[in-house]
Amino acid sequence: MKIAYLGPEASFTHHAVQKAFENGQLIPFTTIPDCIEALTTGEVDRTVVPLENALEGSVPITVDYLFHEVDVHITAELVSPIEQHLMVHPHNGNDWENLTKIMSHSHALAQCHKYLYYRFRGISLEQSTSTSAAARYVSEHPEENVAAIGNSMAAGKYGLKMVEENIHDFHFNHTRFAVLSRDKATDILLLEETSHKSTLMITLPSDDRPGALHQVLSAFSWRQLSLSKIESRPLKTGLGNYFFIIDVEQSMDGVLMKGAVDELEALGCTVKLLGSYHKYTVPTN
Ligand SMILES: O=C(O)C(=O)C[C@]1(C(=O)O)C=C[C@@H](O)C=C1
Repeated sequence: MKIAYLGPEASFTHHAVQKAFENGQLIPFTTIPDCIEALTTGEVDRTVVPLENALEGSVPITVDYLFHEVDVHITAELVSPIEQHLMVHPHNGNDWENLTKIMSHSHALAQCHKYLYYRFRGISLEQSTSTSAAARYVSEHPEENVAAIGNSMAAGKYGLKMVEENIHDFHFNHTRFAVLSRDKATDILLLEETSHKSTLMITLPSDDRPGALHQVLSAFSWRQLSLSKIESRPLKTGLGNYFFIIDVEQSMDGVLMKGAVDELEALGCTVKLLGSYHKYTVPTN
């Protein structure tokens, strides 16, 4: 099976995908849209992209692509612990604190915001397409006194020296990754499974009546269907227009879930089922 992931090698996504698909042919792509497009064109069978981080929230480009741009399905969720480290070229190892810039993925920079603010205030921060892309850049530019933020796998892969470890601002740092497929499917993986979930993307009726969101939530609550997430994202049709992403701790097989979706549609909502899938824990090493 060919599996696209946000590369280059040694990104957090690479770590998760390696653990989940030991025998897959793993193919790195530069950006999240590139990964998703490789799936829709048939170049790969699965794509693994970051969906949400415990400190920074959703990865907007992933969520928006799934709603606005493509018709693909989540087949599994991978939850991985995230440890961010500051790394430099070994060439600059003794003089590393005179940094000119620090590079990383926007989500990684945000996860270390307080650290960067208090430790390196005024130093330029530069976004890269992934944490491993930042590490690779540092390895290719020994003449620049620049640091990357990323994982220990990237430090090993690109021969960098980790100078400060665990620099993320809050201890409980995890990221959810979505495994995507063109077809509706549920992937069974050789990892610890923690629960079954279904993700729905819901648009409210166009008449914008008061209490519409309350009615949506009621369809789940009186059936005692437990929600693990609700988030609004712009519909991109005007200020104040949103769609809602709702995660339910249930598979779609049950009669209650089918009843809830039927009720939402009867209320005039548009419901897109993004997937009904298992949630797996990715080990650190
Ligand atoms: O840059 C990486 O290494 C990624 O896999 C992307 C990503 C993200 O988009 O959230 C994944 C996990 C971490 O939260 C930081 C960055």
